[in-house]
Amino acid sequence: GGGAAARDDTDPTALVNQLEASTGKFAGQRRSGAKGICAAGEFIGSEQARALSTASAFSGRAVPVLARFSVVGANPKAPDNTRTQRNLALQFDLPGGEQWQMGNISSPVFGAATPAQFLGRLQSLQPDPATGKPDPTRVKAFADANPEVLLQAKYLAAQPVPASFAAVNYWGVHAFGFVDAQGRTHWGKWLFEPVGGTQGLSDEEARARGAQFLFADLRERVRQGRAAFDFNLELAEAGDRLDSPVVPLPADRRKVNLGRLTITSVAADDSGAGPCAAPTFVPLVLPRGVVASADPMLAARAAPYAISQGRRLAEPPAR
Ligand code: HEM
Repeated sequence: GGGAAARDDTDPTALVNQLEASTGKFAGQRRSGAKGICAAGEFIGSEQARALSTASAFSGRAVPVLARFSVVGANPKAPDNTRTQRNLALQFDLPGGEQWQMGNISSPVFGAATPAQFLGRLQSLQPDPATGKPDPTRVKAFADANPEVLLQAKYLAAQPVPASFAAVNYWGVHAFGFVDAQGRTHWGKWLFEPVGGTQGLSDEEARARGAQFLFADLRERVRQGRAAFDFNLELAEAGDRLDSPVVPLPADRRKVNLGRLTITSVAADDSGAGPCAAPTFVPLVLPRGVVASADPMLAARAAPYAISQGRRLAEPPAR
């Protein structure tokens, strides 16, 4: 079941230090998801959502949403044409100043089951100073002892390169509880599915598109009114795991549409400047009517994000 978010004693500063050591450090940039573009949109909640949760996001009236689309990693110039993770971070600005933040990824599972395992995985991936590359023996030894860390990489390797930020599924990965007007909690895992369907590139197309096409593509799709997502919830059943970011719900669970997110504008410049630059999107900023599960990975996200935010805001901007 759910309950208060679980604790894990992995030091959040050690996690951020290790992200820097293993994936790179770029002044003024997020320590993960550095290459991003800010967008805005609106969300309209569904009647089914109102039956599951009292959250005002589901009132049926349009709610303004801040959206940040990004490519995994610390490098603000990460290539768009490889089979890596894309991200969709959202902030719903609800009546009365309430906010709902989340950071969704283009994979149903994360790359580690617990913060301690994530730290170990990152350590195993730290480049060897002699070669500038991770030591394959060390990488293999950790993965052999912790096979969960390969699940996400296996998923992504089996998918095509996404043709667009607006043509790939984004999963919340953690379970959340939806609390209805009678006080009952309905547990599930959510995903955002593009209204026009997913679209991938062949290897040849990916080469031809080059390393920097996602920002321009998003602007074009928004101009054409083709950037919208259905916010869907897969409902858990008794006995389903609700505390793991590497165990999706069984494939046959009932899926409920919670509403539709439409992206209506995109930042005009590629620098990452704008309303998404300063904030960090923490999936524990929840509205009344939605509660966190006991997934230890969920609780562990808040502190490292704040540390990353503090470091990047204090650094001189890259010129
Ligand atoms: C303990 C585990 C984790 C650590 C240490 C970690 C670390 C970070 C850091 C440092 C950032 C940049 C924050 C900022 O500067 O604003 C970030 C961003 C992000 N992370 Fe994680 N993360 C963890 C787990 C996860 C998981 C499980 C997911 C999967 C849903 C995830 C998805 C994202 C997304 C989508 C962003 C981009 C947010 C944005 O656009 O601002 N992270 N992460």
